Amino acid sequence: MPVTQFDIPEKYSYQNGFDNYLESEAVPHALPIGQNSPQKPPLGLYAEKLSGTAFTAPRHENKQTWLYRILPSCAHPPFTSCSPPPNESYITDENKLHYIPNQLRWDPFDDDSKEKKDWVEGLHRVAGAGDPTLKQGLGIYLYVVSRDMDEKQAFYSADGDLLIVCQEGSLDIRTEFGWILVRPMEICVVPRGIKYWVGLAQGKARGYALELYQNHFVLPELGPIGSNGLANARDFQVPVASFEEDHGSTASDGKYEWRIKVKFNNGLFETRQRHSPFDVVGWHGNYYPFKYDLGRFNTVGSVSYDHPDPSIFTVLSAPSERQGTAVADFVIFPPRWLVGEDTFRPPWYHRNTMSEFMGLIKGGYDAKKGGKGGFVPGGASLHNVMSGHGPDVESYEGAREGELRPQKVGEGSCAFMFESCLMVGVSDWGLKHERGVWGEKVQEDYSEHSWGGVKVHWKGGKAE
Ligand SMILES: O=C(O)Cc1cc(O)ccc1O
Ligand SMILES: [Fe+2]
Repeated sequence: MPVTQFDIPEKYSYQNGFDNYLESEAVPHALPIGQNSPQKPPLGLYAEKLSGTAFTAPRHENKQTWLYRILPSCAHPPFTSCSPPPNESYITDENKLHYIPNQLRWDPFDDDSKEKKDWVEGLHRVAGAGDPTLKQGLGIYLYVVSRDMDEKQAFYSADGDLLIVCQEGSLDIRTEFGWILVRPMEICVVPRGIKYWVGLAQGKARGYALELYQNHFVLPELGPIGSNGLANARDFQVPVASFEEDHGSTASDGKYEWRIKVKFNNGLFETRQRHSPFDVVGWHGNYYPFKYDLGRFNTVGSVSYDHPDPSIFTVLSAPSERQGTAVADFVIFPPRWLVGEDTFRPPWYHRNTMSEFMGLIKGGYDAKKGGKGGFVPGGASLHNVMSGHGPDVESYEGAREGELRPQKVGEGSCAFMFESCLMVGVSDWGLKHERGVWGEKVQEDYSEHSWGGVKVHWKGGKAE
């Protein structure tokens, strides 16, 4: 079911469509007509170009936006490194990733510390691959956020596009392009370089995020499915321009009041400036943040026999240079009818060349037990390149013996997967949380518990 669109404050207004060339004016005539950079842009604004691809990228991939703002982004003193950074996610040398073939599963990530964490502090890298300096790879994050970012603060990542999967609590996100509300069962993508502020729309918030160091998310090809299906383009929502006038504040200590934090090669830097970065009065282009309600996903599946590949559940895909091979696919497992005849209906046992990081937004997952020590909302699992996995013994035996009537699975549930062609390493924090305050979350007995007791059904070559 789609997340209801009623009763939301007017500041959250959206334009619809995926990858459209859009424009938005918070004040009429903020955008120049017929050109991008007139001698004097309208209304005394500065014209600033923000590119998301090389200038010369092919037309169908080219991404850029023209921003018309009160002051240009460059007006700030040099950045300085934040030391110590607010958490270990931002340390590059000390925070090496561990590449291990074990199946891993984590209990729900909770932060019981008394200290409240804002977005920048609450974002923890659990896994990753590649290198932002080479624009190759990805980072996988868990966040638990318990307070708004301070006023007059903004954050951006130079490392990549951030896909946010909201699991609990809603995020009130102010971007240079306008406001976005992201609620549980909704996702949001904030592309590389775009400045934003994150507040809490209610209580604390928890979720997952994937940072894409290369390329951008696209909708998957539909092939024989036809021209509609899966995530439909018109259901993606893009904010409308919204700005504030704040271009001259100085803090009492004589320093400029606005703090801009940047994640740059996984390090954290800060500068202070006198003007609000949220001063964009109008913009036009195809490089912008957007959101999507996972409840609008149009799920397809087998209506005859056998369990199809999970690629039919792909919401967004970030292709690599190799056709059909994604640096990151974002895949969901929504409620759906299973009707397969003579079919083992849950996922089959498998070993994949792709790595699979999974999380659970709500409910349960048909191949894994819930409850304590199981796969539960807010928890996660990682099945790395060629690491065998599949239904746990209980789910297997149940599905093997179950009556094959039409059955709705996943009612009230939504699991998801970040699938990547890259081998994924796990951070120290992800493995041990040594420096963290969240305690040990790795389930030591995951594999034994799930598959230690798989039964022999072989009857010495005799049919059952
Ligand atoms: O491992 C998993 O649970 C994810 C998954 C689901 C599925 O339906 C088929 C393959 C697959 O990797
Ligand atoms: Fe899998």
